[in-house]
Amino acid sequence: MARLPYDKWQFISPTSFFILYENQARLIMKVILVNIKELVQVEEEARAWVAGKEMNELKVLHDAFLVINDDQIENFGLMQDFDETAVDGADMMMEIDCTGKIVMPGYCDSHTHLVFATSREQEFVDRINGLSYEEIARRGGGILNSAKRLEQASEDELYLSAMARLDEIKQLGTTAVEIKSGYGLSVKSELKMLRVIQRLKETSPLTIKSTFLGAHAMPVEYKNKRQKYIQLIIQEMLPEISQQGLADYMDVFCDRGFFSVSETAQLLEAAWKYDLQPKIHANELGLTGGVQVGVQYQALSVDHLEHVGEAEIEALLGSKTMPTVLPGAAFFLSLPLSPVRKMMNAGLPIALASDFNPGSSPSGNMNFIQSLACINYKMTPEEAINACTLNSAYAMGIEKSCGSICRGKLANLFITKVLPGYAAIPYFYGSNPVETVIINGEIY
Ligand SMILES: N=CN[C@@H](CCC(=O)O)C(=O)O
Ligand SMILES: [Zn+2]
Repeated sequence: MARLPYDKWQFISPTSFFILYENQARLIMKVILVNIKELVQVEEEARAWVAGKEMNELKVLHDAFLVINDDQIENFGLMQDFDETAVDGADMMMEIDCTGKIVMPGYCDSHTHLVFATSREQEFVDRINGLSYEEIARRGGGILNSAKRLEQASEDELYLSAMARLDEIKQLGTTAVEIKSGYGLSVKSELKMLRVIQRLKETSPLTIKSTFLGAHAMPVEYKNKRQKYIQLIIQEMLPEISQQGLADYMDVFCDRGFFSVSETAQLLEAAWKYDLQPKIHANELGLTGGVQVGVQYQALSVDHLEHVGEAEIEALLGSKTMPTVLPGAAFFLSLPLSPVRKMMNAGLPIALASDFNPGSSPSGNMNFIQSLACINYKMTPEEAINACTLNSAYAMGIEKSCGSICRGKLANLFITKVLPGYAAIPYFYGSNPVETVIINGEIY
């Protein structure tokens, strides 16, 4: 980290620092990134999302600078226009030379289940030996297996293992993440999971949103009394969660073998009474009506979408619901690929997320998600980046503060290693292009 060539440092004595501190004045510290090879996903005006053909457009500045003031992006531009006015008003500053490197907004991973007790590699082996994901679930494995293990884990254990996962995804460029409950499936364990997410929110630098997913699977003891479990969610879980302010959103796994459309409608109706907007799992296993019920209940996003036909596209057009595709789950479970090109050609936006969870996508690596998007779904790097930044920020309700390089947004971004260009991020699949991560203006 070199100092700028001109001297703007202001040295103050401990006494004056104390007086400043007493007067609640704050020293202004600016971080300046210079000689950026490509500054990617630049916006002059913040947009909510990009859709259709616009998904293939990405604003990139070549040979650029970026100024961070406290926790926000204050300014950016071309190096040829960089002068002392860029750091006006700074008491202290730090310069980072980004020669040959790319700067991107941090990934917003809008769909994860990253609080879990243990991995499930035995099911991975079972699938290699011929069992399907649905068959494993019917035999009491899958989500119910995770629920059994989570019940036995302490809150501290869950917190520490989830924090380690957050650290891992931070190093891979993710600066915002949505985390779901749903491995509790009882009042006690769902609350335990949500408290863990709350603690992660309070202690992790990442921007975190929390989603209540009590309707993730039907617990065995309710198999023949489904309404009893649904009423447990509506009458006991939701009021408690709302009273303790433990969730931002409500999710339901609306799919074949899990929750029906009418059960989903019943649950989403109840969620809105507590001001919890839906973000739901839909159409992973079939054309089940999940997309339509999600749109009907103004879901912020409908996620998975391996099965999408004309009726689903029609329902999404004109809605404010973000279609979110989870390439990691389709890869790991060998599911049909979501028809993303068809959806974009129809004018829809697409968001991408990792679905980090122990059963269907045991990775939170958004760089790899970009590779899968490009290789399997034939998305261009521009489309994949829009889907993992701006559109996924919308899918977790943080598009006003995250998801792009825009003045006034949070300084949540990453600097890559030396790379030929941003298309090299999905190209070098499996490797980590990230060198430095900046979250809320703090350098990691
Ligand atoms: N599909 C539903 N839920 C998760 C899987 C959870 C699990 O298998 O543990 C998903 O999004 O893929
Ligand atoms: Zn999921």
